[in-house]
Amino acid sequence: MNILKFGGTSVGSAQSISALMEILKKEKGDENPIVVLSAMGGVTNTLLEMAENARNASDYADQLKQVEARHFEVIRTLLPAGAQNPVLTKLKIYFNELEDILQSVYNLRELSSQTKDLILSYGERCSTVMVSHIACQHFANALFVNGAELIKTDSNFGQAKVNTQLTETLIRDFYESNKDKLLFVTGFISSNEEGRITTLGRGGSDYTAAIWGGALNAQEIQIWTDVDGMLTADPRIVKKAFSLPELSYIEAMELSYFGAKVIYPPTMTPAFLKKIPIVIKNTFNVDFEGTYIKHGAHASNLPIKGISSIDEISILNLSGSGMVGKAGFSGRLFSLLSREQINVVLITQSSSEHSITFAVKPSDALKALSLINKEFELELQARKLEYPEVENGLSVLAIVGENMKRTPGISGKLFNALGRNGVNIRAIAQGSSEYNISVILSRADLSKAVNAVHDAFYSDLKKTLNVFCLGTGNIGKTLFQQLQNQMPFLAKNNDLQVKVMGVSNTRKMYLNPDGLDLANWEETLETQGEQADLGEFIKQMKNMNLANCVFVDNTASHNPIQFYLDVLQSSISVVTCNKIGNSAEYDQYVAFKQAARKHGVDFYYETNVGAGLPIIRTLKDLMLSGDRIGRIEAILSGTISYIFNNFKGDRLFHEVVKEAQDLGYTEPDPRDDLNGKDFMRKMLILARDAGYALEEKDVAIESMLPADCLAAASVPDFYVAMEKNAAHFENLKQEAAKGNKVLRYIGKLEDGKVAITLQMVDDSHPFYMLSGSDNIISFTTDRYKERPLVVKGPGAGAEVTAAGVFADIINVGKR
Ligand SMILES: NC(=O)C1=CN([C@@H]2O[C@H](COP(=O)(O)OP(=O)(O)OC[C@H]3O[C@@H](n4cnc5c(N)ncnc54)[C@H](O)[C@@H]3O)[C@@H](O)[C@H]2O)C=CC1
Ligand SMILES: N[C@@H](CC=O)C(=O)O
Ligand code: NA
Repeated sequence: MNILKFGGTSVGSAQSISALMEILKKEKGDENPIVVLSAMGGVTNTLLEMAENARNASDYADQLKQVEARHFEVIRTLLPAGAQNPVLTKLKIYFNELEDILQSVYNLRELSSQTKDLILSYGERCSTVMVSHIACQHFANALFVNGAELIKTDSNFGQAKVNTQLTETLIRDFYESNKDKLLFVTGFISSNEEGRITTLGRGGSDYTAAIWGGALNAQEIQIWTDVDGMLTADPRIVKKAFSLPELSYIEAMELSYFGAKVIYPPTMTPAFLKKIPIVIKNTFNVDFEGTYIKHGAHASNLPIKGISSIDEISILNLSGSGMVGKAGFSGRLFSLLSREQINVVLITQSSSEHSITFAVKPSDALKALSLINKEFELELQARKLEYPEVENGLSVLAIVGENMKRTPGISGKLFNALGRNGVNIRAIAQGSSEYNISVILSRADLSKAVNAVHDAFYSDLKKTLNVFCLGTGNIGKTLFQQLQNQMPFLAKNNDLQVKVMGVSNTRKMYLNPDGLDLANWEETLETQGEQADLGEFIKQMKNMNLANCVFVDNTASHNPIQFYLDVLQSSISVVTCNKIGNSAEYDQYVAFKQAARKHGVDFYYETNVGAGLPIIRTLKDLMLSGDRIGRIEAILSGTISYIFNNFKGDRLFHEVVKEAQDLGYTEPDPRDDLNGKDFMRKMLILARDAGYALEEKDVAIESMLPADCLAAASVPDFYVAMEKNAAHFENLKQEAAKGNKVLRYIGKLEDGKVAITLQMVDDSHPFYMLSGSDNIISFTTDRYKERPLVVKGPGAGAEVTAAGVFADIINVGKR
């Protein structure tokens, strides 16, 4: 025989009660199950509020009317008119009684815990009477049972202690004579020796189910709720949290202790003692198999079973020389707190015995403080102890699992995930059971921390990269297209989910904690975006406080650069195709790298040189492996390469420049390409990566433009100037052709000196054979001395550049 307990949401509406009836039809085998019910969702809280309102001489009548109306509405919806009267009458009697009790509380301005229990009992009594009557439409043998009469307790109202022996006898006797009935039992309520109503405390209906299960040696106890069982983490915090198929009792205890509100641990004791499995099921998703909590639960290969948290706690720290070697000191402290009913959530003690840190609910913190000040007055005055202080605004995160004991490296993984995401750990406690490691951290970091830890431990599951993008131009747009196309592949083959959480251009910005749908990002940005404000964008990005964040700069602007340091220091990786940052002052370039290293995040800029070609990466690998760069020779302007490769026949120079611009090879301002500035930036970045502390002034640039082109005040003027100087460019071309040569704009780094020169090269030169927007770079190093290491290929264009940015983003995800 099974016990089926339905929680508040499962009896909360006509719809859910209909679902409940269907579940009963399915679950009802040869033996009748026993059905335990909670009050309709929210009713217990309302009853409590009404009771307190009555005591405070405030109005409660409206609330009472609402509670009554909710019950009546369900009855009118689910019962045919002819069957409504008997149950409406019964409920009306309950509500009249309740009104009388509330009126007395109101008159006396007094609310004892005994009266409070009596008031609360109407929640379960009303719901159970209601549901059992509705059940009569489906089952001939439905019977209402006032569970209070069978569960006998002491008189500790609000949290009564069960007299197990007596209770079990009463339940068994009752069941013996009612086996043939489908019993609907009120959860949560019980009664003392005098027959006065008591309640079983938090999670009381689950407890009722476990008591009945224990008394009758049930096969299993099913807890029907509104979620898919126990999850690996709170799904409101971790979108990817998933249901656990099995847990041991201890794991369930540990998980519920910190947060997971699905069941309340003490309720399980009767089931635990008799080895009765508990199954958590979902009334609203009957296909969900359930989470099984049982003895000998499959260890499974999950290193941890879940992550739980307490949103808000306070800590107190007691330290001082007076504690060293003083046996019984912590005993004195904790028996004091327990005597005063202050629940200590967790404790950490330093190995030197010099200090004890413990966590309590914020509402208990000041009381704990004053108790300590009183108890240890002498020690405090003698400065043998430091005066303790309360620290607020903290949370607890705990990882839980029996496998932890056997698996090395669990805590390393935990701390690494937190550290990498810039989460500062205030204190650490490992349960003596080794089933749980808890850390205390700032409340502001909790959500990020839980996500980071979830990603770290379930990395064979999907990892999410949260991406924030600046720039929706040539490169930005193409990147979004590529991301959208590739997402299914990444999810399937790399278990990686890339989510764009924010986007901005110069006009508009849009951030969304649920991510942006890339299928219509343009429309969303246009219609839902707010006015762009870079500082605000960064602020909102930081405030989202997400794990695994990447900030992507796809602009050609100076403005984002000033935020890089702040972003890196906030433990957010930076990916940029914008060369301005790395080619400004050397000190800034160094600062970016140092900040990334210090905060355990990445700073990637592969597309700063040669677009998607693996140039930065190659140079980095050479340097890391101890090679020394002797010389770099390179063609690094895709635009100029394209121009020289297509400036043929009777074509005019400025027309070819326009073509390069239309093909997306040039900088937003093509003057930056033609005047050598873009090339200079690339050479400077390469030189720096090769270990030279150079500045812009150290790069010698031979211009290929006549003076009035260089002086053009705008892009249109620039085109006019190039057209005017057509002869100049034609001459260059002719002269090269005369010697069977081609024009090449070549950069060279040698002995720490950088120069960019316009050259005419013949077919003996390795850079002779280039086409399209090709870049070529040759590294002559200690190891590549006879023949250099060469990278060659298209070095400009939206597709190849966006692909390079994409690869950098994915590389952040790989770490
Ligand atoms: N075209 C190419 O082949 C390559 C380009 N790059 C780099 O890619 C970057 C982007 O180039 P394009 O997409 O062609 O430029 P673009 O002019 O088409 O787009 C730039 C985008 O940045 C936005 N933007 C500018 N300032 C901003 C700010 N302060 N906040 C937010 N958004 C801002 C603009 O609104 C625009 O959406 C440049 O830095 C360029 O050097 C790098 C390698 C190759
Ligand atoms: N405008 C640049 C694009 C790549 O950085 C170029 O032409 O090389
Ligand atoms: Na590159």
